[in-house]
Amino acid sequence: MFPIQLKRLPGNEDLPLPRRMSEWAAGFDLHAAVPEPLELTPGERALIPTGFAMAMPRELEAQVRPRSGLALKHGITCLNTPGTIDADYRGEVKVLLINLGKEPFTIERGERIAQLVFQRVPEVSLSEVSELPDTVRGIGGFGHTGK
Ligand SMILES: O=c1ccn([C@H]2C[C@H](O)[C@@H](COP(=O)(O)OP(=O)(O)OP(=O)(O)O)O2)c(=O)[nH]1
Ligand SMILES: [Mg+2]
Repeated sequence: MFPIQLKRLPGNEDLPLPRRMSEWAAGFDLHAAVPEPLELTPGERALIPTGFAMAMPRELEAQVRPRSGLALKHGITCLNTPGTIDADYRGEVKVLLINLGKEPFTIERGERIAQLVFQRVPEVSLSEVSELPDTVRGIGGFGHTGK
C-alpha cells in the first residue's frame, strides 16, 4: 500500500478530494475547481484546476485520464492523455480538457472531469550503444503486418 499525500489548496474547502466512485475503481475522480462555470466551445481547450496538490513515493506516477462518459456523451477528453503527474511535482494538479464534440460544453465547479490512476514506474538506466540486439520484427512497424 503506497501512501499518497493530498494537500487541499486555499479556497477549495467545498470540493471533495479525489475519490473512488466504487470500491475497486482504478481511477480516483478529479473535481473541477473552476471559480465559476466555464464554457468550452467546440475545438476549444482549457487547463482546469483541481484545487489540490499531492506527494507520492518516487516509484509512482499518476496518470490523468479522461472519463469515458464525458467523452461519449459530450466529446470532452484530455488533450494530453494520459497526463503525467511526476512524483516530485508539488504544484496544483490540472486537467487539460478539450471539447471534440459539436456542441459547447459547460464545466461546473465540483464536476468530475477526469480521473487519476496511479502506476509504478520501473527504475531504469539508459545507456548509448552502437548496435541493438536483433529481433524477428526488426525495424518493421506502423502497420507493416497489414491492416
Ligand atoms: O495532465 C497533466 C499533466 C501534467 N501536470 C503537471 C504534473 C507534471 O509533473 C507536470 C509536468 O508535466 P509534463 O512533464 O507532462 O509536462 P512538460 O511539458 O514536460 O513540463 P515540465 O517541463 O514542467 O516537465 O505538470 C498536470 O498537472 N496535469
Ligand atoms: Mg516534463
